[in-house]
Amino acid sequence: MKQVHVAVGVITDANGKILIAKRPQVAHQGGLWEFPGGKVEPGETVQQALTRELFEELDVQCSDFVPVIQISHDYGDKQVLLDVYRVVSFTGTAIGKEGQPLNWVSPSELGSYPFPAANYPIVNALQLPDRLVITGDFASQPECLARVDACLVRGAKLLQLRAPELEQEAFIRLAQRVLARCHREGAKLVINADPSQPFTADGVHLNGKRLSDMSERPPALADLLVGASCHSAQDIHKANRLGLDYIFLSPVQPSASHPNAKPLGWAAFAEFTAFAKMPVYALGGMSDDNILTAKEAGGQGVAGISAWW
Ligand SMILES: Nc1nc2c([nH]c(=O)n2[C@H]2C[C@H](O)[C@@H](COP(=O)(O)OP(=O)(O)OP(=O)(O)O)O2)c(=O)[nH]1
Ligand SMILES: [Mg+2]
Repeated sequence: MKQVHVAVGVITDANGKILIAKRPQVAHQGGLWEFPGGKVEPGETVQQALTRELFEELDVQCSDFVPVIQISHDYGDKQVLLDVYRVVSFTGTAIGKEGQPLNWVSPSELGSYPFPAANYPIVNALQLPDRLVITGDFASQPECLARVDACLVRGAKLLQLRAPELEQEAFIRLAQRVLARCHREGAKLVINADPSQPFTADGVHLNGKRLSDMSERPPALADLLVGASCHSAQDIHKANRLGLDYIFLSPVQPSASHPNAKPLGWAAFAEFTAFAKMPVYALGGMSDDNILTAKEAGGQGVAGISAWW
């Protein structure tokens, strides 16, 4: 079956609310909400198609785009490649030119709207930040908490608590305190821990071993964020099968914490993100300076320790 290439636009207003539209009842995936857009016509670039579709459907003129995510999905009756871009600037007032209902919703409200199945990774990508901070070394619990506070003050919105040297009980106690601080600042916490043990956090991060040991996503983790560390195509296929919410792909560049690992480079990173069905963070030698490069290579953004801890 031929894949239909679809240009999809994420339009945000001054308050950070995102424009969604209801698909006509009779259309493919009809009656569900969507991000506006449509098929790329022969000879068009994705940006040209998006500019045309957003004018046809909404009466707005869009000029500047940043990639969000690419999702290929097989509906059985149709295969689509959704090429999703954030609209950086537009002029005009959005109206439903084809009679379609429109709604402006905050990223956290997106989960309560029924979207086509292919859209769930898009919703994840819109809810996740473009920087994920992993905790590094600390000599004591107070030092760890002080470093977490500093990361939060500098704007971290998603942290991963990683402390393999701590015993399970001490780790869980520390995680509770870090979680309280994150929530106070409107940030989320995932913990790098055994997902079969009880824990309180917004989600769990699987290291390579735990990713390979997991045969299906445990029902207890259905509503939590579940991510994993990937280093190969095989790992990404496994993460796709498990339906994970995000992955790390590493090492993209030489990194201080893993000096002997061979870096992938951005070209290989882009090839890998093309078949990942979830947001992908570039890890290994990353800093804020690499966020745009990571997005242009199909990633969600960057993750790391050294630049922020
Ligand atoms: N625009 C859009 N399409 C989506 C989303 N999610 C999703 O699975 N799709 C699918 C549904 C359709 O099979 C295809 C897009 O088709 P479309 O109906 O928007 O195409 P179009 O605007 O060119 O419309 P038409 O000329 O065919 O009427 O992609 C989404 O968020 N936005
Ligand atoms: Mg359309």
